[in-house]
Amino acid sequence: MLPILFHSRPGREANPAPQPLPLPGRPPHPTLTPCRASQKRGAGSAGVQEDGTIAASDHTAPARNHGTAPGTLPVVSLRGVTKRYGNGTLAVRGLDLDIAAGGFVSLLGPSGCGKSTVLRMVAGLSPVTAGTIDWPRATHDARGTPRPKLGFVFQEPTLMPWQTAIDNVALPLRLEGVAKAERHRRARKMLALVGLSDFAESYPRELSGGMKMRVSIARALVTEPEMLLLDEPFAALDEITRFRLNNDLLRLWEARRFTAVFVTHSVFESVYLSERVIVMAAGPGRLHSDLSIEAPVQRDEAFRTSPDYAALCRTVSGALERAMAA
Ligand SMILES: Nc1ncnc2c1ncn2[C@@H]1O[C@H](COP(=O)(O)OP(=O)(O)OP(=O)(O)O)[C@@H](O)[C@H]1O
Repeated sequence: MLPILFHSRPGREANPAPQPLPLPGRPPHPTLTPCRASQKRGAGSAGVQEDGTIAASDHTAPARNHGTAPGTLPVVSLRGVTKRYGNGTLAVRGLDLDIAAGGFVSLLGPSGCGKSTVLRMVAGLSPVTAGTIDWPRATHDARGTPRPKLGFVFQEPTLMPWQTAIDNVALPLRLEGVAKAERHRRARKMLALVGLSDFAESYPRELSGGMKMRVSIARALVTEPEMLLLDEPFAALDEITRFRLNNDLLRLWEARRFTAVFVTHSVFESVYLSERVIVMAAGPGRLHSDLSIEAPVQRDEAFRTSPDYAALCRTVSGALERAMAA
């Protein structure tokens, strides 16, 4: 799938905001602090501890799920978003969510809770049944319609088998009418960023699963989108490749500072990657809890094996368990 330019699709009515369940008790570690998704990793960032470690924030209190610092506009704002499919399935009900610019947010939840549906609605690939999705910071076209620039990465790499890696990456630029020399220059740069400089002329059949996913990510980023939406992109990969790609994705995010919205089933992956984890409950899909993951700047193998990481995973896992019982 290609990076996409689209219009948000306002729905017809607004639903009341969900009331996330309070989490009982306070885990011994990490500490709980108010969540702001706009908090950035790094020394001196709001909410990050002086020692550079964690302060996991569980803001399950009503109306704390907007995730933006006061006075700053979210990149996207969902209000009362509801989705009922044509067959009658109520996939998502009354979702209120703000996502801050430049953040890394994961949507976590049990199978069928509507994670992909939310992502597809945000991408404009699936219309909302009710509620609104607004883009307060987006540039507008001549008709006044917001035109956020998005990239979408699916679980499957969906590459054109008859095209080389560089041509696959350059395809969105071709569709935008960018001249060949320029699109190849930009595609080559993206391939270098995902570590595939030596495979520019390879065909998808000549690449491993992880390499194909790298090409897919490079293709989604080649138009320099403001937001990258990723729907379980690493689910089909082995653990070692998945860990590598987690790191690659983080390095790309740090370098380019797009807003990342990442759908996953994995508590471990969500904690490793994110600044904020949105836990959804099913039947119908709704926001259950909204957790801030504050951790050191460097998410690496040392972090992955640290007690802080384990503590954060326990906190998020507890929230997920409660969401599944809700
Ligand atoms: N095109 C569709 N038509 C009808 N129902 C659908 C469609 N797509 C999804 N659903 C239903 O909507 C609900 C949410 O599905 P969705 O794929 O968004 O969940 P999910 O949390 O992403 O699941 P998973 O983690 O298993 O991918 C499910 O009950 C699913 O069966």
